[in-house]
Amino acid sequence: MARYSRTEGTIALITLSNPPVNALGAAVRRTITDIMHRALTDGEVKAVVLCGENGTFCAGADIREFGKPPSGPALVPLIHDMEASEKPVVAAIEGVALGGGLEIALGCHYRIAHAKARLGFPEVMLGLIPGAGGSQRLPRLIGIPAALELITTGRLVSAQEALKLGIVDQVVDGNTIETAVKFALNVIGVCRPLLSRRLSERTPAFSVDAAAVLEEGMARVKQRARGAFAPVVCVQALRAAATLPYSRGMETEEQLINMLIDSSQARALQYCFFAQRNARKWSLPSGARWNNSKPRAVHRVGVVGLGTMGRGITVSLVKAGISVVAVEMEEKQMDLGMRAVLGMLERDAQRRGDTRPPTHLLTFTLSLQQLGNVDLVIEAVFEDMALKKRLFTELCNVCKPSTLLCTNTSGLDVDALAVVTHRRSLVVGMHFFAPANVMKLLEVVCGPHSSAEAVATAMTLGKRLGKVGVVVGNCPGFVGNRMMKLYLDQAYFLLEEGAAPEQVDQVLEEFGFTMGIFKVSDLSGLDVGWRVRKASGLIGPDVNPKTPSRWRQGCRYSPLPDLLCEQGHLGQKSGRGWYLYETPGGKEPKPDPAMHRFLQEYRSRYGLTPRHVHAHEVIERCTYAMANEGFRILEEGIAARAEDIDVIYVFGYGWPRHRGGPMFHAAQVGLATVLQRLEHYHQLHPDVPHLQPSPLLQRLVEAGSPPVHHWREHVQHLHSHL
Ligand SMILES: CCC/C=C/C(=O)SCCNC(=O)CCNC(=O)[C@H](O)C(C)(C)COP(=O)([O-])OP(=O)([O-])OC[C@H]1O[C@@H](n2cnc3c(N)ncnc32)[C@H](O)[C@@H]1OP(=O)([O-])[O-]
Repeated sequence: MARYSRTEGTIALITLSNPPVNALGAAVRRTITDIMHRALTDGEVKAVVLCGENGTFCAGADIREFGKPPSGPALVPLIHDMEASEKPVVAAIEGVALGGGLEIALGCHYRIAHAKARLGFPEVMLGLIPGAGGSQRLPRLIGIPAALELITTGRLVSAQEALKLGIVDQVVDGNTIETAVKFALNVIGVCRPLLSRRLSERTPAFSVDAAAVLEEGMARVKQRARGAFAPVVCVQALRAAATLPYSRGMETEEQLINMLIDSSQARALQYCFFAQRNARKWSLPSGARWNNSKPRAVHRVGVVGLGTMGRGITVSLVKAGISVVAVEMEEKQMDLGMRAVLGMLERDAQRRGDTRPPTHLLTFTLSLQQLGNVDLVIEAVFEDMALKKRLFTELCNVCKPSTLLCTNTSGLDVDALAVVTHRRSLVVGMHFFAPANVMKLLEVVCGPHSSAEAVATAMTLGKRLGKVGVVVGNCPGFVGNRMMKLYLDQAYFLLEEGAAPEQVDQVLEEFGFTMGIFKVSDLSGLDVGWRVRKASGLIGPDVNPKTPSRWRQGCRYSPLPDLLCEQGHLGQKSGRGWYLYETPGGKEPKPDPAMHRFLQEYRSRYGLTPRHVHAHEVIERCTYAMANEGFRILEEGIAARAEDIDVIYVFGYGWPRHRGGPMFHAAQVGLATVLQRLEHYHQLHPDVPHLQPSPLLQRLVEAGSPPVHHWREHVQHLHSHL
């Protein structure tokens, strides 16, 4: 928990010891409080050095304790006693000093950091503010503007930046603890007065325009927060630091953290923290798991197809230091792709202040033959099964037998590709999200033949690229796009019933989505879904001409997006989609009066009487339809955990993190309510079978709505993919 030792005769060395990250659980707080008291009252001790075991100072409060009844001593009195002490206390920071860990360090009189250390207040990402004096001490140390930026974004800073900002006093390359001990001996020797080192006693040296900075900060934060409270409350805490004496500021900080600590948003954000980490812990029906399967080494990757996805994937790989052989079939396309990739790498290097992008890792070629020596191929050609099958057959002949063959399909059958190869076990899906060099999500799609080694390799590669990988089973659309389809269907139906695209989008954005569904659709291009619908026989020559336009495959269907595509309204790229843009390629969506007329005509053509659609109906129909499908996905074993579905939505689909994800949201609303509302909507729309509550949801409600982590126990596995 924490160890006490003496060094150099007069220095007490207190070492936090709670692997893996020295989180400040109740037992740790109790131990440090006791041993700090011992050090501060021992007459032979002249100074204290505080450090962490195994190269990590401290990652802050133990997040697993949030939401449980409080136990153990609080941090605030410990930090206060340490700071008030007449003996110098020096923090030796290695690894990370985060949250409560940084608050402890700010209570020390001096801070020495290792060059590789990172410091910050990530509390806002957990729905909190720095609640152990951090919101009051940091601005007294580095001023309001810098503290505002760090606390409201949760951004971590390097030791070098921390030195520039004045958060640490010294940065060392060598042994941080030895340096801190020498430093402590020195400060005892010269008897430097500690008063000026006590941040709580500092008169805030705030600039006269602190009020303006705070006001501007509040406006910025509100705009970005998308309904999240914590960033706004962070600004309120900083305002207290700027305007109140320290003790009153601490009272405000306490009131504010108490308001947040049990909030539903904090619960959702903390759930996301663990869900993201648990997603790494995949397992397969064979018993293979993340911790018993060895990934292959990947040094050289082939990327086939240099369209939007292929370009982003190539950039991601090169930035991770991996050699890429990028193949395109046509010279013109290759030229365009090459220029786009080089441009992206150039801009990225400039942003990082690096003059030389790692272009030496890139080879562009028109020949698949050059893939003979790669360890893994990522196919990123058009979503055309016949084309992909031809390519996979050819890749089998060209690549060495051990090369993994991955497809970046967004929903096609991975197994159908595996069977055309002689290496089914080495085929997996790697579904990146556009733009692939920016978006964090990676669905690793595991077919029935995919080996544990292939899954482990794809997941490890994803991690190297900085992605959040989630292993999912093989079905049309996998997890993300399968649920997205139902979300889109509901949005189209809402238009048919009387809503306008901008109204639906506004409600979704107020809920917290990064972008409304119709803006997303315009951004990605309406033709993407059009192609998928054609390929799946929903439209085109295979449809019986007697089938009504608003009826397909036994259920209600909305031809609205097809009609737009037929008119060439493909979204941003054509200057018109659900919205109007100034020019083709324009980015600023404007409500389109022609769209309103089009919808009116459409409704009267099909005898639909428009009605006012309430905001709550938009949210309920869109999010409950998604969650309902999520329950089916769980039941079929396409996702191993509800958490995995939520991670997919938060990292790949702009779902507001402070609402946890569609499955967590359903749990927060109450499963019984979700069930009852789905029954209600299904009664109103019996032609939409997906609104019929799924059997798993019904069983969970019958079982008393257990917490998310227990849902799996209620899944009746007939044939799990995972
Ligand atoms: C009122 C009081 C005021 C104080 C408030 C606070 O301090 S709020 C807190 C403010 N602090 C933060 O928000 C910091 C949150 N932590 C991080 O940002 C990162 O974990 C990291 C940068 C410390 C290490 O990154 P990395 O990629 O090297 O490793 P990794 O991320 O995979 O983690 C390894 C394992 O440690 C686990 N675990 C980690 N931290 C905590 C924790 N605090 N608690 C519990 N557990 C924690 C993590 O779940 C994982 O467990 P698993 O899956 O192996 O069973």
